[in-house]
Amino acid sequence: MKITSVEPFILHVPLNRSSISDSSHTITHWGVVGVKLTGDDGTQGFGFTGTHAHLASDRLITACIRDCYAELLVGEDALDTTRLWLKLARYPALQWVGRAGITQLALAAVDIALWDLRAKKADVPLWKLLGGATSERLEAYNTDIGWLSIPVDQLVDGSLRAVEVDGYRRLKLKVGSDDIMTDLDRIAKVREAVGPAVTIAVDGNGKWDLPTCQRFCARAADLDLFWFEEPLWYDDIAGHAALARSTPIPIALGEQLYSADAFNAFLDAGAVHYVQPDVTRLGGISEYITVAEAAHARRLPVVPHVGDMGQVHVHLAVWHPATTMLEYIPWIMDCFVEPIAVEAGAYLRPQMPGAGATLTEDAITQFARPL
Ligand SMILES: O=C(NO)[C@H](O)[C@H](O)[C@H](O)CO
Ligand SMILES: [Mg+2]
Repeated sequence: MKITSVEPFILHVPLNRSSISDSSHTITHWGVVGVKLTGDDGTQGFGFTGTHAHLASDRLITACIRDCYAELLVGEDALDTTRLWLKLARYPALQWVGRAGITQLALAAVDIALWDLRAKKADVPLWKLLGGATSERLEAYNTDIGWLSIPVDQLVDGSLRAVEVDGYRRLKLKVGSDDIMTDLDRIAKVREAVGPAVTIAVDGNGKWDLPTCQRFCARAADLDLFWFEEPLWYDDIAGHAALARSTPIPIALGEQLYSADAFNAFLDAGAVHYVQPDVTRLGGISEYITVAEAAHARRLPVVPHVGDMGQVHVHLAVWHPATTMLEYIPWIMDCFVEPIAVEAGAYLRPQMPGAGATLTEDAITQFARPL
């Protein structure tokens, strides 16, 4: 299937509430920034990365796709996903300015679109193309009840509703306040409400320093935290390794890492227990598979971050044997031809051919922003 056109897009999709905050930012929209590739048989492949819907930087991503990657793709066989990933990722002039950040986010969108074309051509969902489903039940854990911007009484009510009404058995709460006691109090109130059987993970989005994290972990000893996500600055390998040695609370990270090499450095240092690659960050599905296999070879669980809000990661999670759960954030699901679906706290397996990234015409019309 020859690629005949490369069409970047920017969508800014409003959240399901006025705004949300974690320790690093407050946002009102999620950016769906990507590309539609068309094959000479008319098949359309969609891929995208996730952003904070900042138009100027979104335009840097689409410019990289339009002005740098497009000419490397037109005329190529879309099914050659490995060769094309290397062609783009190792193109000397782009490798010179890339290997992280904008070039990787743009490459992620292209790679996902290529895999989308490949799965559509094979007329199967991506998880089937990769080798079939390895988990009977893919548990969802709910992040959307735990934002730092939610007042503690609503945090408790929302957590209880997620458990008692929606059937979630796993929650994730944001931490990273200026005073750790504020966060410990919020977690303790949720733990008191939901009881000991529901797992509670916490996510600091890289805000605190090592002594603060160590104090927090010591005081959280009786809260039974499932994992502590991004406790320290994203690139601080030694700090995460020191924290991992000083607390029994497992460390989770990966949503900010751009390459398999970056993951290997954390794996080699014993600085991570729950490995969280994100196809929208580390250059797409091709590099995600490399990271998932490296983690699995060390018998570490892989729990993808959802910069795609689960649309593509649900396929990878159903397929890969190291993954048994997946984050749930419902912000953009209604933009897709096959929205993610969660019932009684578990993801349903996608059935449509492709990688789950196909946008509806309505969503494009409603949310597209000028390039
Ligand atoms: O850290 C996260 N999940 O693990 C959340 O995805 C981020 O907080 C969101 O992207 C909001 O910017
Ligand atoms: Mg996170």
